Amino acid sequence: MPNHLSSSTLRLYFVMGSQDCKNRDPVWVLKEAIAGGITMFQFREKNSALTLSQTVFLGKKLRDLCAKHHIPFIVNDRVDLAMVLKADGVHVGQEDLPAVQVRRLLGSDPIIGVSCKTPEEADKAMQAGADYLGVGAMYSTRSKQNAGSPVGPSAIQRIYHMENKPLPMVGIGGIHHQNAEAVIRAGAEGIAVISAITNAPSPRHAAMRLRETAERIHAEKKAI
Ligand SMILES: Cc1ncc(COP(=O)(O)OP(=O)(O)O)c(N)n1
Ligand SMILES: Cc1ncsc1CCOP(=O)(O)O
Ligand SMILES: [Mg+2]
Repeated sequence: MPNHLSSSTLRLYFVMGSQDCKNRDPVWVLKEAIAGGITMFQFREKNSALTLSQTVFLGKKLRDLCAKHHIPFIVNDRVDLAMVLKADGVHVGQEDLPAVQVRRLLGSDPIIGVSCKTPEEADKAMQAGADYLGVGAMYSTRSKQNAGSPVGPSAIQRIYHMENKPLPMVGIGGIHHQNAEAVIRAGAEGIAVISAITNAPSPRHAAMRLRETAERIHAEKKAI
């Protein structure tokens, strides 16, 4: 599980589980999203109808697809599942296994992402050995139960301007191609999305448009 997380790998982070795909095949959805240009993937099987063995079966297919296209494959919440699936990393939130324990369990190579809302949480994640931060919910979302009130791009700005240089960030929650600009301008390396891709008539075109938007804003920021 090599840890070569460059900032551009965070540009378009697709988060998905079978519960997000309605009547479409998650393997097809991921294939289309990859064709559209996602740069990272998180397997987030949450409140789904799958048994654990079905989760492992699906996870292996999604992992192989990511490996074929050199897309980092991250598992949400579960270190055991990440180990079984030989994932490239794990994403944990403030109510999950603490990042410091995850780092101890996995060793130095795997990618560890931590959800944060404040500079204090961001600082703790950095001390714990995290590699990137997921900040949100940026906007209101239907994809996560109890996501809390949206914190908006200003939460990214606050972390971006903290005293110690922060870890690279993605914004998450209610992001689509029209509000992604504010998230990246606030200091995020990229955007993480579920429904903007899974609910789109064409996940491929949705991913393409999100990627183009993220790259364009970064190019404009660099040119200033
Ligand atoms: C990239 C990214 N950022 C934030 C989250 C949210 O994690 P968490 O707060 O633990 O909530 P769940 O996703 O576990 O419901 C994330 N998954 N990914
Ligand atoms: C997992 C997660 N964490 C904070 S908001 C969220 C859900 C993001 O889904 P969507 O992009 O559909 O709003
Ligand atoms: Mg979690």
